[in-house]
Amino acid sequence: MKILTGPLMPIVNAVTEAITVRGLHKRYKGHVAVDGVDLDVHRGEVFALLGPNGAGKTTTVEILEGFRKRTSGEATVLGVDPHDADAAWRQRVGIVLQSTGEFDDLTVREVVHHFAQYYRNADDPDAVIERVGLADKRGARTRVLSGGQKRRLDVALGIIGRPELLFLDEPTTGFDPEARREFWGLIRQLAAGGTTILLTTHYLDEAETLADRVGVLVGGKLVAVDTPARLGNRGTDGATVGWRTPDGPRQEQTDTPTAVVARLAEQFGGEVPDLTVTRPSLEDVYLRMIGAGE
Ligand SMILES: Nc1ncnc2c1ncn2[C@@H]1O[C@H](COP(=O)(O)OP(=O)(O)OP(=O)(O)O)[C@@H](O)[C@H]1O
Repeated sequence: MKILTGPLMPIVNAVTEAITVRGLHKRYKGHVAVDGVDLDVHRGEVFALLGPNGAGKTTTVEILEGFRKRTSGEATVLGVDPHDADAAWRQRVGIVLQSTGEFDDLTVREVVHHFAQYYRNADDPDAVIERVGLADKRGARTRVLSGGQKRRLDVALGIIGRPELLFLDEPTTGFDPEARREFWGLIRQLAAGGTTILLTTHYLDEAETLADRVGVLVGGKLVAVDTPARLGNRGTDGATVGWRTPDGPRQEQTDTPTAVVARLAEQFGGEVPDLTVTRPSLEDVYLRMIGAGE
């Protein structure tokens, strides 16, 4: 699709794109936090923004949420410039920030019911509490919740308005492995229901499991955008073929693993002992990218 810029961009691209960003810059008193980012997040996709501490993820996301002012560049979110966003736009967007809101003496149920009142099209609060796995804590005061349970409450508040677009900033930080898997199930359900999701995360397994596409931000620049399987030519470059010989294990690095396996099969006259073909993990390519960007 032709990408439009200028006055027509918000109108036309809003049909297929939940988010469009062109030449986004953010400077904090001489420090450049976001340095010319171009990005599209398609409607209905789960997009994960990766990057080391201080890369500019939160700044970018908070500009798109309408919470921070950009220095320059263009951005539209659901067809609207987030800087000019109004109450009607806020109804369509769900936000889960990094820091937890404090509601002290209110119960989980009270908080979720309270937030539901802000939305014209709110979901059933009790059903949402159930979906985020807090059913057995619905009567608990929020101050007694564990870190992971507070995070689930944040997610409940992010989705109570049935958002078209959900922002999740490091949603599973502090979750135990079981809670993380349950949360992934919840995100998949939301995505299957058509919600567009932009998440930031430091967990590469989370990005790999959830995201249709990932973007890697390094020093305020987006250095790569691709599917998790293809990022950094992961799917095509540099496979390692491993096998066992009577003298011990052997490995060969190759761009043509099929040819190596065929050669080995001929050499062994059939099955190759302990044959493995591995590609770089998402973590391998990510670490290479953030090293290369420094
Ligand atoms: N309000 C602010 N004033 C000045 N500098 C800021 C401000 N907010 C962020 N920064 C700086 O901008 C850069 C990007 O920060 P940002 O929080 O966007 O990074 P991040 O990728 O979200 O990091 P993390 O993974 O640690 O959350 C950092 O160098 C940070 O110190």
